[in-house]
Amino acid sequence: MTRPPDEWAVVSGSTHREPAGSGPGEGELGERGPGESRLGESYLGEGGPGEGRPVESRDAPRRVVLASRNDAKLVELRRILAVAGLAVELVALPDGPDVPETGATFAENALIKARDAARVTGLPAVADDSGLAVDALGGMPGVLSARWSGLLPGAGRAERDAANNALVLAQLADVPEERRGAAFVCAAAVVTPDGAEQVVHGQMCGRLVRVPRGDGGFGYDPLFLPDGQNRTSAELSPAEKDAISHRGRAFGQLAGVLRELLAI
Ligand SMILES: O=P(O)(O)OP(=O)(O)OP(=O)(O)OC[C@H]1O[C@@H](n2cnc3c(O)ncnc32)[C@H](O)[C@@H]1O
Ligand SMILES: [Mg+2]
Repeated sequence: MTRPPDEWAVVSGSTHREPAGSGPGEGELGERGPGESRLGESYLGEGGPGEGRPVESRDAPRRVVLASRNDAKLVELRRILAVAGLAVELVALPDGPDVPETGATFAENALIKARDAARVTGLPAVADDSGLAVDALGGMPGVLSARWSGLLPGAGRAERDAANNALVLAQLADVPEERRGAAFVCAAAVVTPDGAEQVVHGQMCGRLVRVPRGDGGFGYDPLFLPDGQNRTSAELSPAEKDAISHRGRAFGQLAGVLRELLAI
């Protein structure tokens, strides 16, 4: 069974505050400055993004930005937060340069994405970094999951997914059933404009099939047979996947974190 990465013991569940923009990786976060905040304008009071004060009605849903370019994640998180009954309006990341995912761990990458989005928008931000850890590949592709085949982000998402899947299947061609274990892993971060940060984790264990099946989900879903299932995660309904998935579990915890950090 794939073990959770070492980072979990250190970061999971930690909450710490630090001045916005002072975190690791700040130098790599693109060219936008605090003055370019857009989405947060109705959220902010007199100060800049670092001094955000809600000016909306207490009853209006609080706006939270999802720091992701993956539309499937936006749909998933909206669904999960709705099930959790959280009164937030989840908005997409505005157009702009992609922040490089240079972290060594899922948690670092999630924080890099969420910090950048909070700084740019002046809104509380959530982000996740997730991937597939394959036992027979020593836990890889891991944080390199999105670009495992070497196709660059310029390539279409479907093209990259297909190339990644083909490469993993080829790498595991001679690996017998009992050593085809894998896990989807997710670190999800919330960062507020005043610098509060928290990271939570989720994982889904299973094994890899030899022939892709199903057209739901995205990424490696057609290859992944979750433990206790006879359908791949691409053959599960969205609600079925949410109930057991790495992101469903992490984002389910994030609902509680948002409630606490945003006092909603
Ligand atoms: O960074 P953002 O913009 O959020 O979107 P992304 O798709 O690049 O997302 P990640 O950086 O978290 O990379 C995750 C990769 O791991 C794989 N992956 C993660 N979660 C998955 C899931 O639920 N099902 C299938 N593959 C998944 C898939 O290949 C993703 O491209
Ligand atoms: Mg990414």
